[in-house]
Amino acid sequence: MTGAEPAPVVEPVETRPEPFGARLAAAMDEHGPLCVGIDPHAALLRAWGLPDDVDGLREFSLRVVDALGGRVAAFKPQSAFYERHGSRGLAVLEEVIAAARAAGPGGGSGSGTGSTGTLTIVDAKRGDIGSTMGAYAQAFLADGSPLAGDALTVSPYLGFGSLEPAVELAAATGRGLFVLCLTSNKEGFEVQHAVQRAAGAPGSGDRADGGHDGVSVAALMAAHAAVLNAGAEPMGSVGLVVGATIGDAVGATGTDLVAVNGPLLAPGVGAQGAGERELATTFGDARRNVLASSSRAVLAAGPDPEALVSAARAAAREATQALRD
Ligand SMILES: O=c1ccn([C@@H]2O[C@H](COP(=O)(O)O)[C@@H](O)[C@H]2O)c(=O)[nH]1
Repeated sequence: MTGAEPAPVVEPVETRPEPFGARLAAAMDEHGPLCVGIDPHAALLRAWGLPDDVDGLREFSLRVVDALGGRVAAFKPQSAFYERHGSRGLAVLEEVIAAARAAGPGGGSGSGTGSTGTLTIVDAKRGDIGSTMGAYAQAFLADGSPLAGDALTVSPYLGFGSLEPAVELAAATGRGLFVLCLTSNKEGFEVQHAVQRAAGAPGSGDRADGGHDGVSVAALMAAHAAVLNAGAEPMGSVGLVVGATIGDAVGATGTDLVAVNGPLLAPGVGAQGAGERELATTFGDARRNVLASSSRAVLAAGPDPEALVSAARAAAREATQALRD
């Protein structure tokens, strides 16, 4: 016995990660409501003088992160363009996510939560039965997973409830989700505008949920997100994908975007034809929560880094005028 006082027991301080919704809101305030998509199309690689192989993919992607890291609210790497190059392509996606996390003033935390680098929304549109969805969640939303960015796009078309493992893990790790709601492609309406029939109604089938008679699929997806985001400030972390090209579909489907209280990722800006006017008119009173997304229209300005910065600045200015002024 030395007579020394026993060392005090230090209780671990639970550090809850700052939620994605709050981190995105701050990034949009700082840089403007623009997300730059990283979509290394074969044609873009060629236009940049790069080979359409893994080396070209890596060079292209890291040049975009180098030029625009710390200058835009978020990056949205499109997983398909990495998957197309097999396992080595996915390794490049991992590198891009890590580089974005470290980009910009202060660098990142390395955990993906509380990151001060540029946010990444991994556009992989995953969706499956709940038990498999759990594995996707581990891959794209777990701390320490190399494919985990700050948020993931997910497809609710196996039923919103099938997304539960992703919803839970995203909340636990301070990450976000963007649930497909009204997509920018013209074919989306046949699913998203479809109207639910109550159980027992003709054509409803035995397994229909009786509570949604007359509600469009898009409105129902938005209503589910609204429940998850209720009370969050400045906004929740379960966002929706609502294309900037959809015209009057928000009203036509009765989708309440204001009630969602979450970020609205709006692809379709630039190459798909939407611009300032569409951004200003499509989202109604929810427009302050819109993150406009543009890939090819910005990337086509490269490979000169200054030209990329100018193109991103111009797109961010337009998005700010349409959505914030
Ligand atoms: O409804 C949707 C959902 C996702 N996307 C994706 O966004 C980009 C758009 O690229 P652009 O070059 O700006 O057209 C691409 O990765 C899509 O898969 C979308 O367009 N619409």
